[in-house]
Amino acid sequence: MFNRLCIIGIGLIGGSIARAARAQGLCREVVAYGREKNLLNMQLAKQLGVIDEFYTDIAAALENTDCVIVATPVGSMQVIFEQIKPYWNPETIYSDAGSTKGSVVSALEAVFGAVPDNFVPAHPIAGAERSGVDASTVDLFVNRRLILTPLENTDKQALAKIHSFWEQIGSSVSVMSVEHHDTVLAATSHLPHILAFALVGLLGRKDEQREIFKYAAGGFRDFSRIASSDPTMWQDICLANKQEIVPLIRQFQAELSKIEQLLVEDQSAQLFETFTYARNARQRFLDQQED
Ligand SMILES: NC(=O)c1ccc[n+]([C@@H]2O[C@H](COP(=O)([O-])OP(=O)(O)OC[C@H]3O[C@@H](n4cnc5c(N)ncnc54)[C@H](O)[C@@H]3O)[C@@H](O)[C@H]2O)c1
Ligand SMILES: O=C(O)C(=O)C[C@]1(C(=O)O)C=C[C@@H](O)C=C1
Repeated sequence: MFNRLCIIGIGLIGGSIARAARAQGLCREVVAYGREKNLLNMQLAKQLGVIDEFYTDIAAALENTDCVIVATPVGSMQVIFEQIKPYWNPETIYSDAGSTKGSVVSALEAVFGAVPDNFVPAHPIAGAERSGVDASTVDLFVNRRLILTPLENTDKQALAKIHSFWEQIGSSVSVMSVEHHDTVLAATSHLPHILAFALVGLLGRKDEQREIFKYAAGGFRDFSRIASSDPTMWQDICLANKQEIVPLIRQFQAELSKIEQLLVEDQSAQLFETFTYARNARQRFLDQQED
């Protein structure tokens, strides 16, 4: 499909894309671009056979590439687009893996004036709380969703090629607007991460005084897993999508206040109803996962 694929940011997601593209024979060569301070991670990527070569010079990395995928934290993308701009090739297909799409579109507009038609915004809805190329796997995206958010001017051939690339990797591809993507992901990904960080932060401070983690088990482990996620990545996501996240935090605060009131008033029937509704809603989610 591609001759030379360049991944900018060869971490968990970039590394998993590289591994999957190689395994499926979707490119002849995979190269990575990164900064000097990420040299060890890129050396490891080469040692592990995830990439053929890496560069700290953007011009060398982009030479002869027919596909470039940016897989760095969303807050770094504007700087990266600035770096790519002098070497922008109308024949090359560009895409990304960022968790927010409005911010990626705004970064492109800031650098290019308008989103170039050979850029296809993408987001794999699969990941982990771990970072770096050593956490990458060949099957991270298999049977997982991948969202494309093309714009009106997005080149149809570029879109079809990225669509097919992800399908061949094993993802189930959906297409939606940038706005819809950011609204939905704020609720199902961004808010849950904030809640996990907030709860673990609160309990961490208690633990320092009273060793409560010693007695925590499955429930806490399940709820808190995502609080192990990379703080830079999540700082960037939360700031990039705050207009969607802040109203949800307010709704969540109201939900907690309702439960607080039910407890204060010993409203056992309503408490049961509240928990039952949530339990059924989660079952709906699990059933959809199986479809
Ligand atoms: N982790 C997940 O669960 C997940 C899932 C879907 C999408 N994403 C998105 O994918 C992207 C990458 O996330 P990840 O989990 O692979 O992170 P990661 O930390 O594992 O990898 C990011 C890589 O980008 C490099 N990088 C950072 N800033 C850079 C810069 N200015 N120039 C060049 N390289 C730079 C880092 O050195 C690192 O190698 C993010 O945009 C994230 O929002 C993450
Ligand atoms: O499984 C995890 O650890 C994840 O956080 C993955 C997850 C998510 O929230 O579901 C995180 C960020 C992404 O942009 C997509 C997927």
